[in-house]
Amino acid sequence: MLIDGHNRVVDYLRVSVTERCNFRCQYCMPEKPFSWVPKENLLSYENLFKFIKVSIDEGVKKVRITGGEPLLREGLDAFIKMIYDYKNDIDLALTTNGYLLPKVAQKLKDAGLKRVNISLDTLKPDVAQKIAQKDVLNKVLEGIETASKVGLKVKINCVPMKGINDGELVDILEFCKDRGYTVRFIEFMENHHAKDSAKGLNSEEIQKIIASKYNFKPVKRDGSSPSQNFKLNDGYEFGIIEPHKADFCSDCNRIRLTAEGFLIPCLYFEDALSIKKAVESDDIEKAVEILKKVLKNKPEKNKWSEDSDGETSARAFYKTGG
Ligand SMILES: Nc1nc2c(ncn2[C@@H]2O[C@H](COP(=O)(O)OP(=O)(O)OP(=O)(O)O)[C@@H](O)[C@H]2O)c(=O)[nH]1
Ligand SMILES: C[S@@+](CC[C@H](N)C(=O)[O-])C[C@H]1O[C@@H](n2cnc3c(N)ncnc32)[C@H](O)[C@@H]1O
Ligand code: SF4
Ligand code: SF4
Repeated sequence: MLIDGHNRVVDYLRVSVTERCNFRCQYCMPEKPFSWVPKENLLSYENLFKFIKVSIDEGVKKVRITGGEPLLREGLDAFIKMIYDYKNDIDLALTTNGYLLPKVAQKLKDAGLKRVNISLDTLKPDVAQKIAQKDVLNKVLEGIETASKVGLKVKINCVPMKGINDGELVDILEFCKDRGYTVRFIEFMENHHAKDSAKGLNSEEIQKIIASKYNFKPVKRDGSSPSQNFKLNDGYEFGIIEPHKADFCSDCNRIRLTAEGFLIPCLYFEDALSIKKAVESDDIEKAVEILKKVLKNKPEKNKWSEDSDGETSARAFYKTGG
């Protein structure tokens, strides 16, 4: 079992397979052009897998593939199959913007993927264009439908932004409710890479909007997910991810591995240690040593919280994988 320096059990590994992305979401990517890390700096799937195996052996029960946009990296289905074949009862999930899902959803399902969380911030094509800085909505909707059709369990992620999509939260909830997808509204996390004008809604503001049409009650939080869920009278559950809440991090069970091999203890902070050399030289003992060191130094909590004056993080979500 993996335990961090604050006595929290860590059993959830998020693996980013690329920082590259085909979208430029206002809340995630810088506006100005920038260069990507060269492909040769990335860990091969084989080397990422070596670390995933070690983590599973040490107690990880949930592996999520993310990015950048993970579907941009070729051979993802074979990578998923490696993980599935190693331990098929792992909660094996993917987070994606959905744009490329129509082409690959079936292959991913066949490889052993169980669930997919897809970002959908709006149901309006012009707003989607404004957020992602590309005409994306039809492909994303098609991706969501295909994923569901091939039998993947679908959750929708939506980042409510002031003056952008805050008028659509009930519509997005109903879109998901009608189709049996869980929607989670994510509080915008202030970071240096987002567009300066990006302003998010907090959990209370989101709840107030949903309460204009529905009654709901909080559900006891399931420790394996960062989401606080709420139940409508008809039983449908939606979630809010509330990183600004003072106790959000108290049951944090996650660590993150980037495509370049950095092991990141917390989404907020810049600290990281590289496991690249260790896995490339097959030094598994060293990889475990680095993993334990990162866990020992995992911060207690982020600094977005209410009690930290809502500070801004320098860590890029597209590099970390969210
Ligand atoms: N601050 C913070 N935000 C997180 C954390 N985990 C997830 N989030 C936020 O929630 C977003 C959506 O997460 P997903 O990639 O869908 O993964 P998940 O919420 O763990 O998924 P489930 O396993 O389905 O609950 C992330 O991109 C982050 O914005 C976390 O540990 N800390
Ligand atoms: C970094 S993306 C990577 C996976 C994929 N490209 C996608 O968009 O789903 C993962 C998640 O991070 C969320 N995200 C990105 N920047 C964020 C921010 N500043 N605050 C809150 N959530 C953010 C996105 O909405 C998305 O759900
Ligand atoms: S949120 Fe996802 S889709 Fe949007 S820019 Fe970031 S990595 Fe790309
Ligand atoms: S902000 Fe850091 S400590 Fe808090 S839940 Fe996220 S990764 Fe864990």
